Amino acid sequence: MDVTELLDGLNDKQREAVSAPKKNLLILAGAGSGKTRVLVHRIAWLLAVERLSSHNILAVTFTNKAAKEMQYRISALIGNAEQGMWIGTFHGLAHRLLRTHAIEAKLPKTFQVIDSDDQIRMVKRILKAMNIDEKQWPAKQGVWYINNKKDEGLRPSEIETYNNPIEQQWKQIYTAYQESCDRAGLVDFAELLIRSYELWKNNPALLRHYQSRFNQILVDEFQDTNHIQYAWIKLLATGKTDKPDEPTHSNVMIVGDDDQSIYGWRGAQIENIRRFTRDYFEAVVIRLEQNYRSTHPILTAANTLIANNSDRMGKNLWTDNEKGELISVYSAFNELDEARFVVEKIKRWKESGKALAQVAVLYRNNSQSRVIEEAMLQGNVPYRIYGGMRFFDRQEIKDALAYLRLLANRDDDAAFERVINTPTRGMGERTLDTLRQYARSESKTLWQSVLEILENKSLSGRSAGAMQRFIELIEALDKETMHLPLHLQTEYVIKHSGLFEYYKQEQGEKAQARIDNLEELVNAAKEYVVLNEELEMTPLQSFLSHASLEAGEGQADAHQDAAQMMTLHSAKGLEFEQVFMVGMEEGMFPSQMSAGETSRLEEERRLAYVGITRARQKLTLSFTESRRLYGQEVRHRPSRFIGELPENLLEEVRLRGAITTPASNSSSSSHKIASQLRESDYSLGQRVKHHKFGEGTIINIEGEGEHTRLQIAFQGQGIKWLVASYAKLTT
Ligand SMILES: Nc1ncnc2c1ncn2[C@@H]1O[C@H](COP(=O)(O)OP(=O)(O)OP(=O)(O)O)[C@@H](O)[C@H]1O
Ligand SMILES: [Mg+2]
Repeated sequence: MDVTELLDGLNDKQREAVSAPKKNLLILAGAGSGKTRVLVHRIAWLLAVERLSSHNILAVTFTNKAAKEMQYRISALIGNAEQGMWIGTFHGLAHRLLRTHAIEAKLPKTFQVIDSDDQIRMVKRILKAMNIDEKQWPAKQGVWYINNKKDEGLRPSEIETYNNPIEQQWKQIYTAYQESCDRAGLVDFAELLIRSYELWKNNPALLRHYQSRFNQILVDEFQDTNHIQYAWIKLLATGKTDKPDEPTHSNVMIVGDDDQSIYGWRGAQIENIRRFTRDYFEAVVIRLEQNYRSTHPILTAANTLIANNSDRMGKNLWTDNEKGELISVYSAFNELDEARFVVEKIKRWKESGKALAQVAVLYRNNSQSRVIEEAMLQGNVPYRIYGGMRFFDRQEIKDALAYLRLLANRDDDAAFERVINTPTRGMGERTLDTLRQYARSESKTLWQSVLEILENKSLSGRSAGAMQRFIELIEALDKETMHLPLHLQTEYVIKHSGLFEYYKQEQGEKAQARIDNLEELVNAAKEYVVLNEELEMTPLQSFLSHASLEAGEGQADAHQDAAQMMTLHSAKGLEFEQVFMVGMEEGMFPSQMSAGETSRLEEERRLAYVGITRARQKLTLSFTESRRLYGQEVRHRPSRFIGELPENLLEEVRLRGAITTPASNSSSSSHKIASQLRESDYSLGQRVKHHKFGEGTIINIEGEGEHTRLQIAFQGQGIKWLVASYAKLTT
């Protein structure tokens, strides 16, 4: 193969890194400077020039998708040489190791990997067996505790409880959980890593085998490794846990960017980058400074923003891509307006002949996707949610909808199955089986069967009691909410079914995301406008069919060109021609939870840095003046992160006619962008007519010009807030 190709398309520093002699290397560089590219070329170099076999290489990527991408890129460079190479995520590689050496790892050959839902069920069973009150010791918190300890590389026997009774109790639960997993041959995600680490540690011969095999270890996105991942690499590379004072057989190349560390909340340690130069023999640091991804305005914005963080390792980043459009800022009056704006822009992009796949909409929380998804559907823009599920497919949403479905139709067996034990109400599998059998043999629905079984008194007292309570719960939910408007009904059901509490017990960001989603469902119900009135459905029935249709369709199929939607976290490492960052508001981003805590705020800022640096050509930021949160309108200020960007790089944009006002001309700050005022065409008490809602009277006016929203009392249709510029009102 032609080696020059390998080095073509690399700058001096990149070339230095790719062709460095075999030693420990740290490539420390900002976003878009070609770190991942260097890693790929380095592997190709090792194979082609150093004549290593692909068996000698272990490469760690952050996602499975990134691993595939890397394989593809290496093949493109030097043909199919990647066969036999170990390339994947930490979890994927650890899994492979355990499969290969199950016996040595003291696992049955047939061990099963379990996810967090399975973990919760396991812990619940254990709590019950140990007679521990789940109210006081929520299963989800237990799972969180266990995973945390495993991520720190700690087994129960290594946990120091300092006689703290709470810690002692959790430790006991961890012990029992682990025993139970071991008995059943179950391995959770965190276990994969700690177990394979122990496998090496306890089997020196095996470790030596892998050490002589993996001559070169390469890790991308090193800033987001946690304790056990760091230890895992270290043990493999050096065979030691302390600092080696001599060269080791294996060499490690890590690439990373301390400014892009965004998983601190999950135990990742930025310090791992600093530790690397201390812990590895004669580690050499190479810095890359030229950015090849973004235009000058985008890069300058990113650099300026991140300069607000303290204690950075310090990097320069420049581009010779001097030209470039300004960063657009759109001040929406609410989240619907924002979604419509984004979709409108994406349509124009498509109309100009560009690929939708090159557009990404990034948001802080998964729950923000719903409004944008609906606008995409309405605008006929195919979209794909990357690394996550569509709103109506999410577990907690399906749970809540299942309750609503039971209210609408008691005979909905699928809904019944979904919620009969969610949240858990002591209904045993045996009882449920009896119920299912009865239903089958009598050709009845589950609901009917319960009623009959209760009537026959053919169940044991405890199971019968649990069934009875479930029936009563559903009847009560129905009775209490029958006359409520849809969104209040939804809210009531979420709260009083126990779902809200159930998900609230879970710890950390995932729990928060579920709670946010449930609250977002209330918003969805509130905004829902009943269509197809002629079908004579109740609003609930109509809403439910809307939800299920939307869950089934909408998202583009695998090969269709589609706009990308994802959280800022999932966008790491990726790049797009055009990027929209939505919901740039205080309390959304930076999130409420990070307020007042410097380290968390700085992590949020790094997340903003990651978001901004995904864009190649065009970046658009948007914020809403008011957003419906938890069913209520909440007024929001623009994110401080917008305020931290250089004003001369921002331009305010409007949707209609795309009039642009460079912010630099009017010397307006982001706050002024939010309150650009114009006069209103409407007055209080004015009579207006809407094509759908008919005649009404304006009872409230907010905002000005483009942003004017009107509260109108429609005859027989209730009171609604409408966007003046979209409402197509006639007078
Ligand atoms: N020397 C170069 N010449 C031309 N393009 C380059 C060069 N180096 C990198 N690129 C391009 O720049 C973009 C960013 O590269 P890459 O994704 O490797 O950066 P990165 O440092 O890994 O970014 P991130 O920190 O976001 O993961 C890619 O499109 C890549 O192909
Ligand atoms: Mg990268």
